[in-house]
Parts: sequence; C-alpha cells; structure tokens
Amino acid sequence: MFDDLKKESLDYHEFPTPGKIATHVTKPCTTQQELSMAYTPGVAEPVRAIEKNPDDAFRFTSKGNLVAVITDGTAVLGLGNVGALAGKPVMEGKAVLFKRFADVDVYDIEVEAEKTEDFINTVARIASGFGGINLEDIAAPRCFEIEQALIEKLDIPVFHDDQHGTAIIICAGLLNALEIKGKALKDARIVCLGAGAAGIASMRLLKALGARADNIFMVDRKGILSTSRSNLNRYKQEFAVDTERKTLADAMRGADVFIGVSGPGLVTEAMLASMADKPIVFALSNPDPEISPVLAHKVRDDIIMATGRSDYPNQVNNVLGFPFIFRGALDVRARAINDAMQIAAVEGLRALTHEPVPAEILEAYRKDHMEFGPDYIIPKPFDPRLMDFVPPAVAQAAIDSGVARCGFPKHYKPAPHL
Ligand SMILES: NC(=O)C1=CN([C@@H]2O[C@H](COP(=O)(O)OP(=O)(O)OC[C@H]3O[C@@H](n4cnc5c(N)ncnc54)[C@H](OP(=O)(O)O)[C@@H]3O)[C@@H](O)[C@H]2O)C=CC1
Ligand SMILES: CC(=O)C(=O)O
Ligand SMILES: [Mg+2]
Repeated sequence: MFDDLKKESLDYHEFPTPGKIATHVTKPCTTQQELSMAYTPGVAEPVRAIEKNPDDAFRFTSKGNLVAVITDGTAVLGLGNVGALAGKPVMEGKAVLFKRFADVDVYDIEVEAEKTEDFINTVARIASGFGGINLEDIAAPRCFEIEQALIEKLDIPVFHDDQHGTAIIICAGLLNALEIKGKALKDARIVCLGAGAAGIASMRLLKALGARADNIFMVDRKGILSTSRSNLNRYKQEFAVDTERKTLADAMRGADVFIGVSGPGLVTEAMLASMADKPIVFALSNPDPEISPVLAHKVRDDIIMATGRSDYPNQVNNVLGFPFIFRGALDVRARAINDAMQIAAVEGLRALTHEPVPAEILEAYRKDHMEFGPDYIIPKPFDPRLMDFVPPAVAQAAIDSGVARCGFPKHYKPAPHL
C-alpha cells in the first residue's frame, strides 16, 4: 500500500471516533414510565416469558437480527496469525458490511484461545443470545473442527465466512466466467493455490456443482496435493490426485482456471503465460493478490481476471455473500445455513449478474456502461437488488430443506429468478 493510503486508512479508523461501530437503542427511554419498561420492573416480563419458552427471545430481544462475528485472529485476511486483538478492525469491518448492506446487527468478538477446545467452548457458551454465528479468519485446519463442533452443539446458523462465503462467490463468479469462455464446469481444468479454509470449501462446492475431482489441482506451500505425498492432513487428502506433476508451475500448464486463496505475488508471468486460451484468473488473496491485474493483463490480453479488492473490476469477495445470506437465514429463523441455502445464494448472484446494471451503480463506479462480460462477471456490492435476489432465495431454500423455524416472510417478494 502507498504511504498516503496507509495514512488515510489510519485516520479513517481513528477519527472522529476510534473504530467503526457503536450501539444505539431502539426503544424510547426518556421518561420514568419508559425507564420502568426498558429496565426493572417491566423487563421482568420478557425474562419470565423466555424462561418458559426460549423461542420468545426472538420476540422480545434483539436475538433475531443479531450475529456474532467471531475470530481467534489466526488467519486475518492474508496477513496470517496476527492475534485476536489485531483482528478487531477486520471484524468491525464485517460488522459495517452486515449493517450497511443487509441491516443485520453485529457484535464483534475476539477470542484468545490457543486450544481449539477452549475456542469452541467459549463460542458455545455465548451463542444463545445471537441469531447466528459468523466465524471469521480462523486458520485451517482448526477452522473445520471448530465449525463442525459448533454446528453440532448449536441450533442457530454457524457459518465460517472464509469457507462458505468465499466458496459461494467463487462459484457464482466462476460459472459466469466459464459461460463467457464457453466451457462447461465439468470440462474445466482448475488450479487452486491455497488448501486452507477458502480453498478446501470452494473446491468442495465446485465439485458439488459439477467440477470433476480429477480436473482439480490443489496446491499448498509444498506443491500439488498428490497421492504420493505423505504430509497431507485429512482435509487435504480429500483432494489428493494421482499425478507426476509437483509444483504450482507444473499445475498451471494448460489450466483453464486459477483460483488464488493463498498469499501475495505467488503467480509469475511465466505461469500465467502457460495457461490455456482465455484463462480465468481469480487472484483473491487480500489485501494483495497472487498476481496484480495490471501485470496479468500485460501478459495475457485474453484473460478474465478477478481479485478480492474493491479497486479493480470483478471483485470476487465474500462481502457479496454473508450479509445477504444471513439476512435470508435470520428472517426465517433458520437453524443452519446448509448446502441448499448456499447453492441458492450462488444461483441468485449468477442471475443478478445477467440483469442490466442500474444507473446508481454506474455512478458509484464512475462508469458509462457495464454489462455481463469479461469485466462484469459478478454483481457489485452496492447493488441494492442483491437484497431482492439473495435473501428470498436463501430463505426459500431454508424452508424447502426443513431448517426454517417460520414461513416465508410476509414482507418478502419471491426472488425474481425463481
Ligand atoms: N476474496 C475473498 O473473499 C477471500 C479471500 N481470502 C484470502 O485467501 C487467503 C487464504 O485465506 P484462508 O483460506 O482463510 O487461510 P488459511 O490459513 O486457512 O489457508 C491458507 C492456505 O494458503 C496456503 N499458502 C499460504 N502461503 C502460501 C505460499 N507462499 N505458497 C503456497 N501456498 C500458500 C497455505 O498453505 P499450507 O497449507 O501449506 O500452509 C494454506 O493452504 C488469504 O489471503 C485471504 O485474504 C480468504 C477468504 C475470502
Ligand atoms: C475477504 C476475507 O474474508 C478475507 O480475505 O479473509
Ligand atoms: Mg476473512
């Protein structure tokens, strides 16, 4: 980052009030009468109701619109294990996005816990006051164990954003990019650099949507995940392929698709040059991608390129997912965010990309024109129609798959593409 951008960012976070979020009250509390409602004695009534029927917490408290964004600070963006407290600006950032894009309230919670079990128990013990748990920036492989244990313990959605949020956006963007390239997902040869939270979940979802396991090379710091390696954990073993190829450069030769969820600057010009015609390159490491779009476009004029950043076309970033997915899940008081709901979100995002782009988006991005094509494979986060396409589709999928506690919300319209 340039020095002036660094200073601007620090000033943005410091002034006029340190940090990015605060709480505000939703009921009047200015008279003796209102005080006796908000607090004692009036508050005793909802307490008694919830004691008798825990679901009344959705009626009488903020639970139904409240998500906990929780980290241990072990994989913050692509910055690595910076610790729980240093992860707080990102968690506050997620809170801003939840509120700004989908009016979901958030408490950010940073947990100091070296032992996986301590982290799980801490989250389980504070979970009942929330409508959902968004796990964030927790490194693999412990993120898989943490998420699974919490899903089993809790009756509210537990969603590791770096896994499933990222997977959903990657799948939507990639299916659209392949449509432009004119290749079916089942025929696409895919390289995924990064076999952690984002990489494993994204390749799992791509397989569920039709990608062939033997067309995927997954790569970590030690090279391609192959059956000849003896140093693979059980999550990586799921993607081990029988191949003589070893390195990232080997994997990239002839590949149609590169997905980077690893770290900055790991893809060379030579690797990019060795990919198939019309290569699709998603360099998604934040804040700095695996290869810069400027360099990538110099090497390949036939590329379809995306990053995780806001300052280039095609921002493939989980900001397009978690606010809208949780909105739909919360509005039907879902017990989980399951595969059907995730695939519904993929389809909603894909469908919206094919719609004409409204003037307010062109204005926000200072463009005269945008339409479905190599520079527009995924909607923009500021597109207000995300609320029309994603939450209703997710809510409907929750109902159809039996994890909703209530019916399709009266204030919703069915998603336009369904
Ligand atoms: N655009 C978006 O929406 C999102 C982007 N990301 C980005 O993806 C990256 C990974 O995040 P996440 O999956 O949560 O992190 P994890 O820590 O769970 O996984 C990181 C993975 O990247 C691999 N890796 C790291 N450095 C290298 C390297 N030098 N060479 C090869 N492989 C490497 C690791 O290899 P090994 O297993 O060998 O250690 C590991 O498999 C981050 O940069 C993050 O910003 C993540 C989520 C969303
Ligand atoms: C976007 C995001 O969640 C990440 O880079 O970790
Ligand atoms: Mg993250």
